[in-house]
Amino acid sequence: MGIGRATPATQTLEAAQRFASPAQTAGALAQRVSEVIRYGVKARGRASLLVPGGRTPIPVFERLRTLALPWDQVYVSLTDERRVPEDDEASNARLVRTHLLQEDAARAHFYPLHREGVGERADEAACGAALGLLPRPFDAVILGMGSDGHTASMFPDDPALSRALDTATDSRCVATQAPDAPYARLTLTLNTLLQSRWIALHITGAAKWATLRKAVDGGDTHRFPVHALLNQRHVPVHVYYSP
Ligand SMILES: O=C(O)[C@H](O)[C@@H](O)[C@H](O)[C@H](O)COP(=O)(O)O
Repeated sequence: MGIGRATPATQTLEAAQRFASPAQTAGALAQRVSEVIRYGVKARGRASLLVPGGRTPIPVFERLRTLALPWDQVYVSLTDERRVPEDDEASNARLVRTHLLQEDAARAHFYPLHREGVGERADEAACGAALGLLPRPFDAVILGMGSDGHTASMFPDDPALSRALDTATDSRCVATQAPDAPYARLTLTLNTLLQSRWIALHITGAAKWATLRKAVDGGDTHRFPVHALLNQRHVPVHVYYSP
């Protein structure tokens, strides 16, 4: 770690939990999420879980669904979504239904974010309304990160990024665009993601670690949106990493 004043981001990076393999990371993260959820249900009668899309979380979903949880008291939604029909390969709702909401976990309450066939503003409103149905603060949030430093669907150089990162916004969701992608996205705003009790950032591979270090050392949130997630003191962020 470079010399200089410790920031929340540098402290979070220093506290990262490193595992020997992606499988061990997924197992440890699934176990911890189950504990957070179990505690939330015990304390408040129900618990909410927000999960990302992508490939990295799949082993976490497949492990988590095997753990004994009061799934009918668990409320699940997404940190972001692709604006495609649910039967589209790219849909995160499809990913969650396929890999997480199976077996006993199928009893959980699931709130997709995207409404097909509406414009951006209406879709943002539908996304916000869906999230309004979950217990908040959210009990557990899992986020991934791209090797470009995006998290959720907050992408560098996206014109909508300022809206998503605006600390004064009441919006829960913003329509965004990944570079060179055939579909648009919806992302939870930073403000909404931080209305949580516990956040995990789950990354695998040396390239993503290098990006995370660059994001923390450089401190440029518009170049590395993930920096905004780490450089705050509202919610603890737990980095789960393996090479
Ligand atoms: O909808 C998505 O794609 C995710 O929410 C996104 O933010 C993801 O976490 C990163 O792109 C990493 O994706 P991988 O896990 O596939 O590397």
